Amino acid sequence: MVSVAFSEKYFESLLKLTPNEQSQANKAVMLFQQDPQHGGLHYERLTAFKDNKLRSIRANQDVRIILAAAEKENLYLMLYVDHHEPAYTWAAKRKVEVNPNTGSLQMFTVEEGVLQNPAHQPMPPVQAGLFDAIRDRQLMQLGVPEETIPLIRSMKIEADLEIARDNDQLPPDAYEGLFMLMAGASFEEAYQETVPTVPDKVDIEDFSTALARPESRAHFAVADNEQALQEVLSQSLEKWRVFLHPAQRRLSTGDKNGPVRVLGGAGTGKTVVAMHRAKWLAEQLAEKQGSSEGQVLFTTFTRNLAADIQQNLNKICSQAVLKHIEVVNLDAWVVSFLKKVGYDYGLLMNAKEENRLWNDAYAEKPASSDLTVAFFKEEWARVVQPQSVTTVEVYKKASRLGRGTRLNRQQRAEIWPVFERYRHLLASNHLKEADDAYRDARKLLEANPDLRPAISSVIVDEAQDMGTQAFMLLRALVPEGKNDLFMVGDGHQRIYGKNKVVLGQCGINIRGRSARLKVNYRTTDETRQLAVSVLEGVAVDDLDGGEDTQAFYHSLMHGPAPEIRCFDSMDEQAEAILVSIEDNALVPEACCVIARTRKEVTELKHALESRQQRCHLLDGRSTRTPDGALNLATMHRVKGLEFDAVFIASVNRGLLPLDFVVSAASDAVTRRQRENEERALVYVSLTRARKLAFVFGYGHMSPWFA
Ligand SMILES: Nc1ncnc2c1ncn2[C@@H]1O[C@H](COP(=O)(O)OP(=O)(O)OP(=O)(O)O)[C@@H](O)[C@H]1O
Repeated sequence: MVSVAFSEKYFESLLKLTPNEQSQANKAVMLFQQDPQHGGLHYERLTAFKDNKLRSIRANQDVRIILAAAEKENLYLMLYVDHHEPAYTWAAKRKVEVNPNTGSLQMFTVEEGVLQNPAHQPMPPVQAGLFDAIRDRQLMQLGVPEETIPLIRSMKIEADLEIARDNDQLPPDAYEGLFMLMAGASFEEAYQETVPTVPDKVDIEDFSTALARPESRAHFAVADNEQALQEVLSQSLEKWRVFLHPAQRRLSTGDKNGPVRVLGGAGTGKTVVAMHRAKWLAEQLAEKQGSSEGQVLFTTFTRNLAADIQQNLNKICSQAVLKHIEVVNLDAWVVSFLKKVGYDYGLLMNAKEENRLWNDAYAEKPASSDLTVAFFKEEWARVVQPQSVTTVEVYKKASRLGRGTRLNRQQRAEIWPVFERYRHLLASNHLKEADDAYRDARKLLEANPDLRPAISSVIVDEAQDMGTQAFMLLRALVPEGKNDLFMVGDGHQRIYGKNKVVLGQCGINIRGRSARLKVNYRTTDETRQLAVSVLEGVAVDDLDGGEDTQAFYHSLMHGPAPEIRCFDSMDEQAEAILVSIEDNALVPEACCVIARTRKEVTELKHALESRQQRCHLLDGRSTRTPDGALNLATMHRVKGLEFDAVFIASVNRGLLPLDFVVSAASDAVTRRQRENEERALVYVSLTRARKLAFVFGYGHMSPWFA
């Protein structure tokens, strides 16, 4: 019996084989683990190749598995599988080594000479090298293998670095440091970010130790016993389940000494980290069978997302571990908690009902004031609710920082009855705003510690859309200390601006425990760049009163630039959507047509259905899209989702930004915030695309895409 690990490449190559060949390869690996010397496997040393550790075994007459042997350790790394010829061609120039500087396990190709790179052929010979300012020793500290230094020195333009990565001429962990340098980071920044922990002494013969490092685990999966092997081979090989980025792995495992905040642009795997964190925490609880330490509460913003997360957790956790995780959207949790303790009211979720109550309360406004209903709604959401203001005396002293209209104490006293009336109307209708419900629940918990549910850790996804009261409740739910709170979010995706939060003001201290993910695993770099450009110049917060940045945020995949087109009519737009689906051989159920308003979505649906295209409206009830149906949704609905292709449709002047929302703002500051939210909606929508994005409008295009 030997230990076996798999490279990410192995799975990629396995998936290219026929199902029958895949099953033969799996059988060969299982047999190999039991008995490497089994005659049927033809275990063979590959001589005259770059790496003398390489071996091959047979999956069938023609299919060969290439592996690297660390025989002293009884450890074998499955690297690649293919038909005989291509398998050996692949293996000829590969090396698998423990990097002497970083201690990580690296696989790369060694080419004679420098880049075979067409990208910089036309460049003048005198052009400076991309990394001239960095010494060889520093390059090696970043994990660049010594043999690849000449290649690095031959790089002149950005594309050279990407080509080297795509040709496997650079190990991925070394690429990351080089990418940061190229994008303007200092050596120290790149080093700290990509090589955060270096072992004191690296033993380049010790593959097992190297394999345990997070950098190695990003590209190698270990299966050191038969059960683990069966699990790895039986999985449907979704990479996020196994190959975590080193930053993702560091965040998701190990004890944390207090609240952790993880930021990251769209698609950087924040939800994946949150799920793996939940799994790790629940595993610790499962190990302490019978302990009364409680559950992991995984909260997110909407019911749909909670359902998605539950499904994905089912894929990575055993039943015993799942028992320790409760996934729920916070609104549902709070309503059920309050019901249990005898409170009986619903949450105010309906915008029409909300407007009706506000119009009624507005009658209390003094005749002398010309403040609009919109002003009162904003004041309520940004001042009254976040600061839990319930009396006129407190309101007179409340901080109104960031509000565009000045109000002295007397004016505040004069308008206070509007808020009082609104609160009264809520109560007499047996309704609460979510913030009120969160506050009630928190106060109950603070006054009656016995009511505290047995929760040992809280995980928060989409944290940017949770407000102050939500975080204060979460703080009250779980005792301060080890592994208490783990929050992932992205201020760039805040589409409910009233919920902006400063964690420190909610009693959540994240100092020294925050991280930022930078690799977008979902979207092509072309789509990502367009999405980011829509937010250019918009200051984005880091959920704790500071500013966030998208520096070094990048995608590893490339594709065509998003197609931006303006049509004469809605009909032409609908036709173009269907033509694009056909021309790009897209599957309708893996695509989504996204528009700013429900009205536009409805019209698009009619236009598409009148062309015999079946449609599926994403409306918050989590149902599977029927085969052949095309998804349709508003921009707010697609948060957290992803599709092969997205059609951002009806990107018309007046609809983006949505005129009536922006112009209803009562002052310039609010107007700017609203416009930023409109931009965030476009950012969210574009970054749902895995492969292709289309930006379509009709009549006059939005000024952002004109
Ligand atoms: N380590 C990984 N390896 C491969 N794929 C990954 C990895 N991490 C995440 N992904 C994939 O990237 C995509 C985005 O991941 P995820 O939804 O967790 O990102 P996110 O940061 O929460 O996104 P958003 O904020 O845009 O909703 C998913 O398809 C996920 O499976």
